[in-house]
Amino acid sequence: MKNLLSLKPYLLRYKKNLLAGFFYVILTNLFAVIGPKYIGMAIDTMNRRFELEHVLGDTALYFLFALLSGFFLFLVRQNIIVISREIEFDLKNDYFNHLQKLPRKFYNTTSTGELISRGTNDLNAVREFLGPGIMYSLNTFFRLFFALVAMIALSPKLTFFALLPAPLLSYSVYRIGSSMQKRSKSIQESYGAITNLIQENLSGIRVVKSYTRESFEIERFQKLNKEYYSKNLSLGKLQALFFAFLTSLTAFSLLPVVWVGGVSVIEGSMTVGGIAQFIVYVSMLSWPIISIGWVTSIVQRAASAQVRLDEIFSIEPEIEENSSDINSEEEFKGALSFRNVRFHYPGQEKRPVLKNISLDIAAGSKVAIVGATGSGKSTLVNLIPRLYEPDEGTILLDGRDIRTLPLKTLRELIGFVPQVNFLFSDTIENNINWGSRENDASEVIAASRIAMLYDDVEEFPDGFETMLGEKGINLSGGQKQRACIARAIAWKPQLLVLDDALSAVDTDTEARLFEALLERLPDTTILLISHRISTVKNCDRIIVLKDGMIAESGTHAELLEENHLYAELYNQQLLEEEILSIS
Ligand SMILES: Nc1ncnc2c1ncn2[C@@H]1O[C@H](COP(=O)(O)OP(=O)(O)OP(=O)(O)O)[C@@H](O)[C@H]1O
Repeated sequence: MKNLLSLKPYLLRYKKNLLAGFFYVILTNLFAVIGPKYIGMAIDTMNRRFELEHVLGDTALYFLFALLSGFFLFLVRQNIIVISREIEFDLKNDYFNHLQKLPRKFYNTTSTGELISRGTNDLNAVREFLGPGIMYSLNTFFRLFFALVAMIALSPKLTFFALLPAPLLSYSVYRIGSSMQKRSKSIQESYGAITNLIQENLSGIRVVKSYTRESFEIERFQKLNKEYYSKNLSLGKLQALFFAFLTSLTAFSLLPVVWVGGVSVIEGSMTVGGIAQFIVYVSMLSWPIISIGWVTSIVQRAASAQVRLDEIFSIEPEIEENSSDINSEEEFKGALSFRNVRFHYPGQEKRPVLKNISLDIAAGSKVAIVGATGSGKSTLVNLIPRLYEPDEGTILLDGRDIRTLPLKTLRELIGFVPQVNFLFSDTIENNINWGSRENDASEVIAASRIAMLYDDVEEFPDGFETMLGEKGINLSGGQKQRACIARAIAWKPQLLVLDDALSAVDTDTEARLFEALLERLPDTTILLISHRISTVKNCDRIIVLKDGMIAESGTHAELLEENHLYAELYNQQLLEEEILSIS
């Protein structure tokens, strides 16, 4: 229960509605309990002598109180259920905002499915507590209170007999409710597994088809679907039993009332109208008593869901937002320096990926980073927008330690095209314009021309309005890469980082595109990771990484003269080209 305390700030935000809801719960129950008094009075009047005006008067009063009770119940729902939706809205926003700020290393260890499940199922469990949970708790309390006062006033003895089955009723609902909860949870898990399978299959449909694994995948799906179906069936059976059981138990609780009450009427200690009024109270109590068990399971479920949500909320954004003395007019030119940078991935202290990296890149210069696979090239460029933090050393932008810059300012200066690119299910234009919506169509066209995407898009029937499928599935690999480069160019960065961003285009196009970048972005510092000498040879400087250290650095000509790693790579690619041209 104390886990739910973290919801206090949210509830306090809506304290006015909560107080109003509380007040209306009292009124709805008060009027609900006053009404049956007039049923008793009408029956007693009829029993004595039939006076139509009295009967009609009592019936009208009963109707009036029922109407008042219904009206305030409406107001209760208007306040409490609406608050639960408002808090759900706030929580969802906070959850998504928090996810956006979590460090990249967090996503290395947490699956997307897990985060989606917390943001949907768990959040829904919390909402059920905030709405129906709170509402039925208050309702149960006041309904019990007022009805019991009225029942004791009529007959304390009969009240005792009427309440005899109550603990059994509540406990049974709690037990069956918990069992239903377990089954529902298991259904949710199955549902998650099915969703995951569908999502993975559709994303990887090309691989499935090319390996002709359709039947294999259909079998896997059918197995999961069967499991889901059986679990649903078993829950359905339990539900059927549950409702039949409830109806019988509720009827059972009327037995002692009719028996003991009947005897009281015969003995003359109670009137027939009194018994009738009492029976109405007993039926009024059955739902609140049932709901004690139900509310308990809602609270339990919400408490464990809140723990799961708090686990995520308690993860601090790794990089503190820095609100330093940054001057909004300050101009950055894009000079970059690494000073003795060392880095290891979490949990791999003894295996640094970068060691003693010191490097100066002048503003506007074009620098290539080459090296064998796994030598640390991507890791090095990931440190620039602070996707990871170095263990030792400093990275400076225009002479300023990047840790002293607000993260937003730093990232706004960088156009980053990662190795694994990503496009949204939106138009090509919106994808290129994604971060900088104020760009007009002409700038999108200009960026796509530099990225050599323009001619391809012009051939599509809808041009830049072409809708992309999930992750840009309706584009070729090379088109996707060029669209991502166009997006980075449209961002108008001071520093453009291309991490093997052209691996899917042919050698000639890569070289031409890079030439276009050199020509059209003379003032932008460009950091280019590539395996192709034909592209990197035009850079102002080439850095060769080996086992996380800078092994060589210089121009194409200088490195060829050194006749070491770079020269080896060059000769190897030259040979490959010759073989290709002969064959
Ligand atoms: N998220 C990660 N967690 C742990 N280790 C990682 C992670 N990413 C990369 N590594 C490891 O860090 C080393 C350097 O990887 P990196 O991706 O920087 O190499 P790279 O030079 O860019 O390689 P490639 O040319 O294949 O892209 C590799 O040994 C890799 O296994």
